Amino acid sequence: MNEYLLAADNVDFRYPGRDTNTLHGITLALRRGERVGLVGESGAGKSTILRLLLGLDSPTSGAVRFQGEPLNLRDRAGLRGFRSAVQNVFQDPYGALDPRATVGRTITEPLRSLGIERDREALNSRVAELLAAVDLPADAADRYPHAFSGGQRQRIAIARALAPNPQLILADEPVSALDMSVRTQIIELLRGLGRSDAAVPDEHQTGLLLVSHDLSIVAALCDRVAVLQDGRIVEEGLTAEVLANPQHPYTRTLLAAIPRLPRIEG
Ligand SMILES: Nc1ncnc2c1ncn2[C@@H]1O[C@H](COP(=O)(O)OP(=O)(O)OP(=O)(O)O)[C@@H](O)[C@H]1O
Repeated sequence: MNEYLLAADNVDFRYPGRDTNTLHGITLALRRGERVGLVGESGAGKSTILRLLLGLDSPTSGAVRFQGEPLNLRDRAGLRGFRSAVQNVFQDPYGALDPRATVGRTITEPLRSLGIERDREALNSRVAELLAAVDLPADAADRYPHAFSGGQRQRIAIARALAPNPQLILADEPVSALDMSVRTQIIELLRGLGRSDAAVPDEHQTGLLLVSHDLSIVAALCDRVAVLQDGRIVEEGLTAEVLANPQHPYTRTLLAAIPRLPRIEG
């Protein structure tokens, strides 16, 4: 088994029509079950890295590897395996859900589109499990997204991401569109994901790549952090160590932007 589930290997990336690269020599590897934060200011290139890791764009040079093999978007069977192993949650819980689909249908979309499950009863029972996992009532299944608040919609998006039992969730600023009080609840939910059974070895837990401009959220959720400045990773390490002893001036600037350091729990 390969040690790394998903990795960017010396990736450069240039958007078509731009005369400079947006990403420079990005190397970022995620082990199974690991929780990694990617922090940096607006425009640093965080979302671009996520797009490459999701296979939505291809590196200009370097490679993105899934289970050690370069991600090949033309290999349909391989892509299906990738899509069920790596799911994503976006920033905007309003735009991310189809207003015409019930919550039940929304949550089961990955199972149906990936051909994992088609049986109606099995889908219904999976919906019930997933709603319970994200603390939503069972009767949410038959309602439509407009009936839910921003925080509840983000729970629905998380339930959908969890549906195929992914090994990794890529989350792009998953709480920044939410009210402060709701943010804490969603952070707690993300913190608990796949971590209910302490007897399970780490590598069987759901990993997380969390993109945020806010180091305090990364501190609350991630084992490791990579700091991105102008398309380059300038510092990387265990979150607790980076926070306690930042080496790069840019990391210190980001740290200074946090009014009060949150408590770091193991
Ligand atoms: N489709 C695109 N075409 C051209 N340039 C783009 C495109 N998308 C992003 N960029 C540019 O790439 C750079 C990095 O953008 P990116 O969205 O990855 O940053 P980010 O760190 O995620 O920022 P934010 O926190 O604001 O989302 C920016 O200069 C941006 O203008």
